[in-house]
Amino acid sequence: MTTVLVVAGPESTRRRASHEGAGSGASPSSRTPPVILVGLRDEFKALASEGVDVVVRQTDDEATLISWLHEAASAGWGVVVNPAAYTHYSYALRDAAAVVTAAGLPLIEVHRSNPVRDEHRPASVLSAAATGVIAGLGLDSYRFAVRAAADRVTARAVPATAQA
Ligand SMILES: O=C1C[C@@](O)(C(=O)O)C[C@@H](O)[C@@H]1O
Repeated sequence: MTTVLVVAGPESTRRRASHEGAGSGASPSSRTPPVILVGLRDEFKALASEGVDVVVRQTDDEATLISWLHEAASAGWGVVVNPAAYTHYSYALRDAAAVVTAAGLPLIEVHRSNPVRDEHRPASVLSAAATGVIAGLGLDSYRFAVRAAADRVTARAVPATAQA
């Protein structure tokens, strides 16, 4: 089974604190599911039928985000990360992203909006450590990123001889 971990950083609402839910259809473990999980539930179910497990997590806590990226690197999971406001200043998160890509795993940075449009949030300190960046497409940013990460982890799992 290929696993893609979708992690989202601080949300601009006070709707929930730390949360984890399984994207492939399992019941969320607590309270309100992340918006990503609700909006892409059918998509994640389709991926599950292809052997791709999508795990969705959200937290406001930087240290937790870092530990999840380290977990993904150890477990061999692809990562889709929306670092939210941490995008613009967390070198700690950037270093954790680099741990994932240095392990040969895809890490796709996503944003629902296009942050470069905001003069107060001009740059991402994570992008250089990411495999790719998708921004400005709303929920589609996640949709395309999960597919890209899944394809890359799956390709990585297939031995070179089988691909020839
Ligand atoms: O918190 C956020 C949300 C965001 O990551 C997005 O998904 O559009 C874009 C960031 O610039 C901003 O700080």
